Amino acid sequence: MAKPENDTFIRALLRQPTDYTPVWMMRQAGRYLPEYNQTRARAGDFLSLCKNPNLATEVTLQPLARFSLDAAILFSDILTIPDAMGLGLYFAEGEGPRFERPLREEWEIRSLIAPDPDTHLRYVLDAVTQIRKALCNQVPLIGFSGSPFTLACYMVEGGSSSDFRQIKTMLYARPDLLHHILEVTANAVTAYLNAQIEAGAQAVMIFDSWGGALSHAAYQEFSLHYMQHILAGLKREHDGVRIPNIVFTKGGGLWLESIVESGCDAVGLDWTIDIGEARRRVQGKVALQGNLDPAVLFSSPDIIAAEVEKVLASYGHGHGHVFNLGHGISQFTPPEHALALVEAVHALSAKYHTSQ
Ligand SMILES: Cc1c2[nH]c(c1CCC(=O)O)Cc1[nH]c(c(CCC(=O)O)c1C)Cc1[nH]c(c(CCC(=O)O)c1C)Cc1[nH]c(c(C)c1CCC(=O)O)C2
Repeated sequence: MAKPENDTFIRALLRQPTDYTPVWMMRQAGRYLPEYNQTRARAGDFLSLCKNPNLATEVTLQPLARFSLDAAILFSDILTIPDAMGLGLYFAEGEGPRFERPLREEWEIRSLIAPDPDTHLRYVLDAVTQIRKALCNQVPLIGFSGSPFTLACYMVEGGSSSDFRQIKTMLYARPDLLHHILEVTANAVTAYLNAQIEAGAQAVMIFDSWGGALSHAAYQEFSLHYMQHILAGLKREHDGVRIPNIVFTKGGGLWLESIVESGCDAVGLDWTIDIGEARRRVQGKVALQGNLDPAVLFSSPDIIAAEVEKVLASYGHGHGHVFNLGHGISQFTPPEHALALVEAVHALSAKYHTSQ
């Protein structure tokens, strides 16, 4: 399959030379865009939007029509896997995700089965195929999944949580049960990401949004270990083309060295770590993605450009940097400020890519 006309993002993930620093934004298709809210209203609700490949394609392309982003990301959610496992996902208005049947009883946990993506997650694979067609090879498409630990948080808590009381109780009192959930989920994620790659995803990202809530030892045992297992089973090539992967543990700056050893191509960083320090610590073994504080986008175009420059300067001269926010873009971001970010990255980064 032909490589994208703009393959800057893929090249940066593989630490190859590029003329500038590529940029995309986590949650780039979302509620800060009025056109997203319109499509979502047509779908009825968020989950129906995810499950309709035509509408998922439409919203995936919306931010690309406004900004010259260097990658598209599949419009979906990390919770499609537990939904396909039969937990009954729904979104209560204004309250975030919920499960009708959270995992609590041992028999429920023991009967958990990894869904076959070709049947139970067909709508996601159809969206990937359709988005690739609509992109006409202009920029690469990123596929994604949640990490097993992050998915387990929602599956056990039954929704979002501020203290992770249920899952941490299980972690300390019944680690065997949590390990079972994580093992089944890791197998599900591996099959799901490989199916996305087969359907046309040109890079894949694992979102470990809650790994940072764990203790040092528990992170290695309950989150990183299972991401490592996924990375070992991931297709690294499709049709002769390398498919790079990105691991993003929010709050994972402390564990950078061990994340690097997991076998990933790139590490996503939240805004709490200095990207120059992160670069020194990873010793050229992986690319880095990040890491502007999304709250910077509430300021003004001038301030945004100055903050972009700080991140670029901290990373410094050379390759292997994909610019991104340190977490998803807020729904309260003015779209013109997202535009200012993308333009600033392109305008200010070229000087860091000249041959020295
Ligand atoms: C934890 C998590 C979820 N989903 C996701 C994560 C990991 C990333 C992170 O840490 O934020 C990942 C995700 N969710 C969504 C994407 C789409 C791709 C993209 O543009 O980046 C991606 C990559 C769409 C979405 N997923 C969701 C929305 C908003 C839904 C809406 O339209 O009402 C979008 C655009 C809903 C969602 N989905 C989830 C939550 C907690 C919520 C509610 C959040 C909120 O209300 O702000 C679970």
